[in-house]
Amino acid sequence: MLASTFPRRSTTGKTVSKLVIATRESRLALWQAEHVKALLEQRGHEVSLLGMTTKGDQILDRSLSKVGGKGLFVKELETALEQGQADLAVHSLKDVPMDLPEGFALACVMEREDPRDAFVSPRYACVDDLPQGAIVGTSSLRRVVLLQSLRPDLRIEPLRGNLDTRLRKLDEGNYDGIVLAAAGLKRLGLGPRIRQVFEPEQMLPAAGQGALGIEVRAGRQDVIDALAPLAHQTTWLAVAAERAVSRAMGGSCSMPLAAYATVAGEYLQLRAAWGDPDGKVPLVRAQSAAAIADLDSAARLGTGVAAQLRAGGAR
Ligand SMILES: NCc1[nH]cc(CCC(=O)O)c1CC(=O)O
Repeated sequence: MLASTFPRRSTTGKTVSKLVIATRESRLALWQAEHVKALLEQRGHEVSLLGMTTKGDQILDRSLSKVGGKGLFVKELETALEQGQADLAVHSLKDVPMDLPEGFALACVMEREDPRDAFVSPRYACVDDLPQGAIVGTSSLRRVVLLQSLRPDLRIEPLRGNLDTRLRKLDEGNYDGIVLAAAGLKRLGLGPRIRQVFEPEQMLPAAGQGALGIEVRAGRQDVIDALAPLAHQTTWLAVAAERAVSRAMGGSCSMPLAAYATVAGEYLQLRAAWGDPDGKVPLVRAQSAAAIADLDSAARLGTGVAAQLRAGGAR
């Protein structure tokens, strides 16, 4: 398939184009790609999807942190962009590495869904109701260390796979409860399965959680222009601060790191936490705020908070 974008003038005088979205084929990835497709179509673009399977989708038995991390979900999509089979790739921003490979750019960050984590259980209404030593499923090191600080008695067991797989493993009786991103559940209409959403004070979200990012080949100004109306500036500022914490900490998903920013009035407030997977160092927390200026100042806020985490003992 040849690349797709030959901008032309629509009757309204706006440039419209044919755009191909590269997407993973999990139900959540397809929902997200369809969501972007619908928004672009509303603006007069002609949009189709190119579904692909990534390495990350094929590895279900091991923790991702052990097999190579976030890049596993984006590499094949980037190859499609590089070879001109697709013009844009829609990602859960949480899964996008801090530094994109040479030649690629984050063209757009969209409005955030619920950024919080959610507790799902057939029997228990919340984590506090779990009996001593109950089994909770998650493979996220961040969720492991934050759960341990809430409830040191819990037995935390690995849980991998896409959302449907994880819920199935819960329903098969392997766990007393599991922790997932609220955003994914809500997008797939699975919100009713949520028993408890954790407030950020209890379980601080991961950098970028709940936000969608759109990746393009650097220099594809036509595509970047088409995506500009989909951007959400306050979300973009918040995730720039969060991702700067991860970057400064050398972040990958093998790091038990949380970073969450909110916009309050004219200020960007950023909180972060780092936990020791071996349980030897107590949880380290840091926070800071700055007047909202631009993406660079948001990133500086993140770098400062990362320095605080390290000063507090985070590695
Ligand atoms: N790491 C997998 C992943 N990537 C994005 C989401 C959920 C939605 C989001 O954060 O946008 C999930 C599932 C989860 O963490 O439970």
